[in-house]
Amino acid sequence: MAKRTSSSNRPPPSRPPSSLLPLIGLADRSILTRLVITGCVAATANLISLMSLSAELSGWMRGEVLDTPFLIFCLSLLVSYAFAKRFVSLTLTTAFSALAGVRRRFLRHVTLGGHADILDLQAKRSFDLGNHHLERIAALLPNLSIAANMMLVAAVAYLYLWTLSTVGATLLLVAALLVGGWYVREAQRTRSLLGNAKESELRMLQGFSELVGGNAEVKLGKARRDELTQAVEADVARWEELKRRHGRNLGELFSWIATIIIGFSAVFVFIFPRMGAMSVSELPLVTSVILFLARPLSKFLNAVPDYVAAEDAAAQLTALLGTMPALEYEPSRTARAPRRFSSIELRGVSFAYRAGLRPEPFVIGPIDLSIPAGSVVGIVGSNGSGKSTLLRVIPLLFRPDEGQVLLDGQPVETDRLEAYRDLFCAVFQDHHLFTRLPQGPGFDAELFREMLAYLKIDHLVPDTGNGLLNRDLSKGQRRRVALAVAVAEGRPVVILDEWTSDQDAEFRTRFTNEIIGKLRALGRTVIFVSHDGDVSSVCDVTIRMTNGRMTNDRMTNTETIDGSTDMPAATAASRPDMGSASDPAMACLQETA
Ligand SMILES: Nc1ncnc2c1ncn2[C@@H]1O[C@H](COP(=O)(O)OP(=O)(O)OP(=O)(O)O)[C@@H](O)[C@H]1O
Repeated sequence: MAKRTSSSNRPPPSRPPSSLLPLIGLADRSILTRLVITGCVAATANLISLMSLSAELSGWMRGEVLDTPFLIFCLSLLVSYAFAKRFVSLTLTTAFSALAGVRRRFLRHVTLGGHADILDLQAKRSFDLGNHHLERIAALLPNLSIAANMMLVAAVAYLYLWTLSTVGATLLLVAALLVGGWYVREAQRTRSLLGNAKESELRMLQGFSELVGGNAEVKLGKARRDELTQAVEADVARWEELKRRHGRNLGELFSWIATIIIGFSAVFVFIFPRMGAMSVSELPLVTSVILFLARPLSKFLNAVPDYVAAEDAAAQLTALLGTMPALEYEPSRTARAPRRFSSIELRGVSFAYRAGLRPEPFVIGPIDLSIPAGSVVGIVGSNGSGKSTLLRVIPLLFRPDEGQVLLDGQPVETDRLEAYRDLFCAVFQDHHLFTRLPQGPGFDAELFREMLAYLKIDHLVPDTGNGLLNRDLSKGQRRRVALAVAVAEGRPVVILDEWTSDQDAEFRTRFTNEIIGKLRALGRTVIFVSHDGDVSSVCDVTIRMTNGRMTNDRMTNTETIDGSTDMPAATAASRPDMGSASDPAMACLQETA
């Protein structure tokens, strides 16, 4: 049986120089190609307009009047305008295509990642965080795409400057690297303030959710209220301070930009001619190129803090993607759940959680169990004995570390996993009631309404005509609706985990006296966990779990639920008087709608 794998076990990857650029690699290839071509055309047009400008200037300096450069200048300016516009919009399209790629990855991991890993990961929080980082990058993109265009213009102007004054261009490069390095470091330092503010913000949000989630307890207990309130207040103050320092640093950085650019021009005009690094005749040309460079350079420098912020968000996003659960299988378009089966069998199955905060991980098994189609299997045992865990192992939501699960005698390997799981529907303890009813043909709307009436909840769940479900219900009522949905989905095996735990006395009694019989009559195999007294009278197989082990195979009507019989793990057998799905009558019963 496949071992649980999780990318969280892998060693952390070494941090690449940029996290943003590899993300861009997720963008649609054709958009990327168009972006590169558009960028090249815009850059060439920019270069031509700059060269024609310089040619005209040189002409004037020589006392000549040249007509052609102006025409070329106008044309190239027009082309560069059109392509720069396109370049900016394509940069945005590329970036959003990449972000959509990340979202699709998240979707694949949440639907195809291992269930146990998703629970470990507290996936909802991870996906919320992922979306938060995506939104941060998306908000910075317009500024960054304009800066990318400006970088293109600056690169072209710089190349041209190189042809005019190699020494000047080299010195400019050295100065730009030094000042740029300092500037990026400062921007990163400013940025780290934001990172720390984010940490405070997340803690603060956690505090708020504790205050809301435990509102009743907090209102009743002053000590706990004070403790939580003080913690949130401390984080609010820290967040405020860090944001203030970030704003101040950002102001300082921006004021440096203007100074740096003017400083560059001054070096060319005041210093280079004196050093003999440039002739006076070259000065007007070089100065004109520097002035041409000034705007894109200032735009670019302005965007550096945004770039650093986007890099940070991309790094966190990449780290998050690295912790996503490994995909269990590739979904099949053709695989269909078997419409009938004879038996499900667990052979020597064991499963271990990760230890987490426990000194030792909790293990269930080894378990040998046979579940004939159409049978009713009851699982009993004390709190924490592994009943709910077993309920998730049987449908292979938790994949065993050892042993095998067999369907009709055949081991369920990864290629049949999707179809096998489709045999089951479940109302777990922490079940989720979806906002909409299933819309596919497999859902029997008539049976759904019939079940609602049978469970005396139909008056609260009106047929809205658009599949929307009223979920403003009590816990017990929600469980009844969840059971009606599960039954109407028509899957052959129904799993119920302490379904009666929130039910009133009437429904607790009806569960064992009637509801299980009704499910059996509908041809369903029922596997349920219960704490409700002796359930063996309605079960073909009753399993007792004790500290992760199956301790006896069948309870008699005289045994009590909390009896301490501690027999070795055994193979549970179906009741001999009970028909098995291997006989034709039973198999017919198993056929699902
Ligand atoms: N996500 C998890 N990670 C690690 N250990 C877990 C996890 N969930 C449950 N456990 C551990 O597994 C053991 C069995 O839990 P399980 O929910 O299967 O018990 P149970 O028999 O259904 O209990 P109850 O009757 O209280 O519902 C518990 O001791 C618990 O500490």
